[in-house]
Amino acid sequence: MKPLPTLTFSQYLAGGKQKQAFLKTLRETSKEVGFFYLDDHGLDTSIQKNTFELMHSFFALPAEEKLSIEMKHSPHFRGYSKVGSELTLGEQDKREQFDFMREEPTPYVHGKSPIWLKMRGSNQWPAGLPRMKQQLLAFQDKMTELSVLLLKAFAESLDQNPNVFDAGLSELPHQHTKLIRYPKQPHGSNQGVGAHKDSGFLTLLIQDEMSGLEVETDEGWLAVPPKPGTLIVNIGELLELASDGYLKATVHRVVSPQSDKDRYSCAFFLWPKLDTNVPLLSLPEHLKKQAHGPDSDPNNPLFYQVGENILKGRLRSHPDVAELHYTVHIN
Ligand SMILES: O=C(O)CCC(=O)C(=O)O
Ligand SMILES: [Fe+2]
Repeated sequence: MKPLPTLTFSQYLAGGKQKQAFLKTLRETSKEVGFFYLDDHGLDTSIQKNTFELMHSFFALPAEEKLSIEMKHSPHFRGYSKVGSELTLGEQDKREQFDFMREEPTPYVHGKSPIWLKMRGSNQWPAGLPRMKQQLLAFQDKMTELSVLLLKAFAESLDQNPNVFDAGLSELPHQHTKLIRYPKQPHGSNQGVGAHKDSGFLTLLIQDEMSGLEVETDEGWLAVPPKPGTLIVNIGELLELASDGYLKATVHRVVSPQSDKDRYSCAFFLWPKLDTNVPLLSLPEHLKKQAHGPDSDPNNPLFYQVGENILKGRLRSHPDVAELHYTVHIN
């Protein structure tokens, strides 16, 4: 099987012929695989290194400290999830996680508020790592800047105005970052995270030196081994929806390390603002012919209203938060 392609982001920024070449490869890759390595992306190696150091310190905290900020305490779906608390395809994922999003004051929610408004609010931070809040929020903003630029490149690759997604992105797009540890499972279950698609616009992933990520292709599962200095970019369901299925949200999974080392990764998901709708791009005729409509799964209906769409996914992934803080069921 051919390995995932590597795209060089500085080509896009250089303009001219280099930019045109970048856009062509981006369009082809996104239609075929929906996943690629991104090189020369401008994200400082020191910021990546510091994030991973912090992640190691966080997961090494005593269990009771991590559990004191468990996600079930947060109506905003922020905080710590222990191994086994998340299910994919009805099976427990073997990973522990720390989720954070935009840090916001908790809005006043009343009977007439949209049901997704409760997702907004503050993060939970561990008392034992006081530097975590500032450092991770700065990191999240950097990931946001890069993914907003990338989204402009996606727009241009489809002959759209680069600002076509601005209504959902300018000022404060919805941000979501996950720090993840996959404990080694030399003899145990190997579902690090089960097969799934990401649900936002775009995902940027940084992985450490341990393999495990796999992408579904027509020829079977393709391993995506770490490639130093690169990020992995993949398309989420909302970008597939916006492009009427031209851009592809691809199924992927993580196989637990069957060795003597844990695997760490960090995923950043870019979403449009909660109070917006997913824009429907008007593709030029030559691209429209190849857009086959977004995948439709009766078990996972997609909504054009962004807040509803996000809430649907969060309620499913975190039934304990749903039970404790929400009375709605979106389906
Ligand atoms: O950890 C990884 O490599 C991928 C994680 C992932 O796919 C996800 O959290 O959506
Ligand atoms: Fe994913």
